[in-house]
Amino acid sequence: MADAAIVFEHVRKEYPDGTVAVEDLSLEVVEHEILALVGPSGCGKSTTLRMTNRLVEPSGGRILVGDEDVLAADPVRLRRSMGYVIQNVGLFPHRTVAQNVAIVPGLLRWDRQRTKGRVGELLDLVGLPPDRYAKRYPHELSGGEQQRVGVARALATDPPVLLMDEPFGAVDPAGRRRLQAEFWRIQRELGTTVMFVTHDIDEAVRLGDRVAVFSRGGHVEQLADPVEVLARPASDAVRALVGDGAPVRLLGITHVERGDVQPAGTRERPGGAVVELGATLATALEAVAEAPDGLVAVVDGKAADGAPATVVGTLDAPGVLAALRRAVDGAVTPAGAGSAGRG
Ligand SMILES: Nc1ncnc2c1ncn2[C@@H]1O[C@H](COP(=O)(O)OP(=O)(O)OP(=O)(O)O)[C@@H](O)[C@H]1O
Repeated sequence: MADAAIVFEHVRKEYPDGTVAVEDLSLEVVEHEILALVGPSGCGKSTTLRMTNRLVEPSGGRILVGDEDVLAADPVRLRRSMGYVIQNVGLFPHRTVAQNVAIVPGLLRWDRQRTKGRVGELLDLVGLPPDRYAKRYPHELSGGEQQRVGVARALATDPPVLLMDEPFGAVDPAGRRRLQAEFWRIQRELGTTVMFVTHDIDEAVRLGDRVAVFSRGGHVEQLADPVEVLARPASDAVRALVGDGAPVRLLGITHVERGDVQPAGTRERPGGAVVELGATLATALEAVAEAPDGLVAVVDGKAADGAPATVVGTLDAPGVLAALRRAVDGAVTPAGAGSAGRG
């Protein structure tokens, strides 16, 4: 297994009024993963996140980020060394998009040229072309665009660790799905280690390489990959959170693999229904449902400039269900292995 980027050892947080938000938390966040913390309101997710950069002071235990003991670090330097994104991003209203993204580089006294280059790169990365967006003010952006600026700002200095607290919570469902998919791609590109707090199980299983399900007091009910959490909830609390929609959610996070495809029907199907290897089973099932003969061709990657894509076989509805069973039975596609990515 890869190295731990963040380690919590018997961490406790008792607020001055006696509220024990986190009782005794031990948890490891693996380098380069997205760990989604999910659980009902008040279970200690935000407290856990905020102890990591010492916006909240732990009352006991130890937190290591890399090799550094967080409690021994200078809090200001610590905060600057990690990205942090919250729900209402808190952009400075009288500064432009570019100036907002440049805040931490400014604090770290980067020179103008380096900052300008980095800001341009980041705005491109989050889908806000600098020539159109750099000079705008926050009020000239949609909610989703503001969140993108928040993400760009948090990534400005390419921090190894990014803390995100309901970052897409205020965005409408369609925009949210788009942001999730784009953020997932960005994270894969940069390899940033991410702790992501959400109360939305759908978001947790779509984005998380692993999901930590919390219950009150910062207790970890289950820590596993998303398929495991959906298919085999470890406790009643997890079952309650997952609810009735587990099979449908599994379709959305499991990807078509070569082994799922029937090689028999490798005939070309010009104009027929096609899905790509790596597409989600939900996408495949939709295509199967719409195909007149209930059969879709599975292709390997996108066709380049009009050239026909390589057909690797066919898939029908029983094939999709078999693929779902394959995933649930444990031969889980490693996160990110699907060529089509998330979303
Ligand atoms: N500053 C504070 N003083 C006292 N109690 C607090 C403080 N901040 C949080 N709490 C309490 O600590 C517990 C955990 O809160 P926390 O915000 O970490 O939960 P959460 O899981 O992030 O909840 P939500 O999903 O609603 O944001 C709650 O009971 C909350 O009321």
